[in-house]
Formats: sequence, structure tokens, C-alpha cells
Amino acid sequence: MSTIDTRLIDGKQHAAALTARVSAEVAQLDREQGQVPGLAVVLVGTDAASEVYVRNKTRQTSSVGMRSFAHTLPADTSEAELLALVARLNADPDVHGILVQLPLPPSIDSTLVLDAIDPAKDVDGLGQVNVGRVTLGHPALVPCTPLGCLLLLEAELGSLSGLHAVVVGRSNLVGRPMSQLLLNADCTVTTAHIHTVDTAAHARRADILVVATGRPGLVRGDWIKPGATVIDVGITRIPTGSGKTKLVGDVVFEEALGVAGRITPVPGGVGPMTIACLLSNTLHAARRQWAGRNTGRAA
Ligand SMILES: Nc1nc2c(c(=O)[nH]1)N[C@@H](CN(C=O)c1ccc(C(=O)N[C@@H](CCC(=O)O)C(=O)O)cc1)CN2
Ligand SMILES: [Mg+2]
Repeated sequence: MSTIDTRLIDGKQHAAALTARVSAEVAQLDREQGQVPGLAVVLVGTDAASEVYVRNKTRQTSSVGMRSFAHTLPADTSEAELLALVARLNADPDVHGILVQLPLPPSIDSTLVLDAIDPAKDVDGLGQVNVGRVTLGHPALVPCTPLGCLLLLEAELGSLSGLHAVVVGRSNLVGRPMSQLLLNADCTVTTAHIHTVDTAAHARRADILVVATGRPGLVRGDWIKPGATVIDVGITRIPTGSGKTKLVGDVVFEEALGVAGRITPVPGGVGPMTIACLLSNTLHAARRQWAGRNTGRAA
């Protein structure tokens, strides 16, 4: 049986190209107009993975020439204290983007906090105004991970019009906005989730298969239509047996090779695009605030 020569989608390379474009635009804005975008990142508590992500975000924000404002709050911060910080950042003219790192401690209502962010500064696109705009197909600030997936798909495939996309997972962070973005890109979209009967059968019909469940090894090689493009959003750290650990996705990578036409590796696929898209969203948000408009890019 002949196998397909599966092409790896290099997320690091795509992310580096996007980051370089943002960096060049930031330098030009500073040179020509003396204006510098600012991003505030808020971390509550000491979750180890979140600390790493926030450190990477603040480092990359500074490295593209933007102002970075880091706010690290203790795990016992009250909802009212966090809402007060968000209100201060909403009112701060040097802050054009606000990101509250998730997950928040269970004592804090994430929805309340995300909805308190000024929609014009909501560079994570997780507040109800931007979610609603994406759903209506209107210009919006779009959540970073699904935006990164969409940019990878468009860079690899060109027009997505008419393709059948299957999204496995319906989280507010990835699955739901991903399905909406693919619908807006004129795909025929199926969203599979924990209650779906025979997810494998749906997956086998996908030209584009996006998997965002956080369940390592869920998608086997025989779930993939030969030649399909597979975007693996899952990132789970698992033990390797020798006291060491490694990162894996939701797709059994070795089984996908020879079946998928293209696939994102884990690590080095979708992950790097998340922060690059955050920088890009911050630049878009700043431009719109300076222009006196408060909407984001076309969704
Ligand atoms: N407010 C938000 N919270 C969270 C988001 C988000 O977009 N907004 N996403 C995730 C975490 N995340 C950013 O916050 C993120 C996850 C992974 C990566 C990444 O580059 N992963 C690398 C591997 C990194 C490693 O070695 O550990 C990869 O996949 O290659 C970047 C950002 C949850 N919270
Ligand atoms: Mg994201």
C-alpha cells in the first residue's frame, strides 16, 4: 500500500515570520508617529505552566519593541481586587491590550473578569463582545490559539472555501472560536465533543481536522482521511519512564505520518503561533485605539 509523504507544518517558522512583521510595524509606528503599543499581562497565583507562558509573553512583547506591563497577584487575590486592577488597566492610555492568564483560581469567576476587559483592549478575544462579533462574522479581536490555527491553514492551503472541517473539542479558548472562524472562512464545519457519537467516523470525513481536547493519543491514524490537514492543538506533558517527561499532542503522531497530507508537530506547531498572534492582536488593538475605532480585524 502506498503511503503519503506527510508534510510537517513548521509553526515556529510561521510564528517567527509573523513576529518579525509585527516588530517591523512597531518600529515604523514609533519612528513615524512616536507611538508604542502596550500590553498588560495579569497572572493570578503560581501555576508553573502559566508562569512560563506569562514570562514568554512579557519577554516577546518587549523584544518586538512594545511596552510590557506584568501584574503578578497572589493566589488568594479576591475577585473584587482583580476586577479593580482590570478597571485601572481599562483606563490606562498606555495599555492597549489586556490579557488575564487562564486558568484563574477557582474562587474567581473567569467569565466575569473576561467580560470586564474593555472589548477594544481584549487581545485574547475571550470577552462576550468579541465572541459575539466573531459569531456574527464581524471584525473582532480573535482568540490567539484558534487565530494561529487559521493562519497556519491559510498559509498552507490558501482558500479554505468548501472544505469539510471537523473540530474535535468545544472549549471557549479553542474549539468554539475555531469552529466559528472556519465557518467564516466558508468551510463546512462539524464540531465534535465529549457527547458526540462516533467521533472517529466524523473525523474520517475531514479535509481539515483540528483537535483540541487535551486527551493525548485520542486521534489514531485510522481516524484521518488520507491527505487531510491535521492541526493538533493538544499539549500534554507525559512521563517517558526514565524519570523524564515529554510533550505530546492529542494525535498519535507516528500513526498520522503516511496518512495525513500535512500535520502540526507538538511541540513546534500551534503553540508558537499563540504568542505571535497575541502580539499581532495587540498591534491591531493599539492602531484602532489611536484611530478612535474599537473593533479588531475581520473575523
Ligand atoms: N488568557 C489565556 N490563557 C491561556 C491561553 C491563552 O491563549 N490565553 N492559552 C494557553 C496557554 N498558552 C498561552 O497562554 C500557551 C500554550 C502553549 C504555548 C507554546 O508555545 N507551546 C510550545 C511548547 C512549550 C513548552 O515547551 O512547554 C509548543 O507547542 O511548541 C504558548 C502559549 C492556556 N492559557
Ligand atoms: Mg489562546
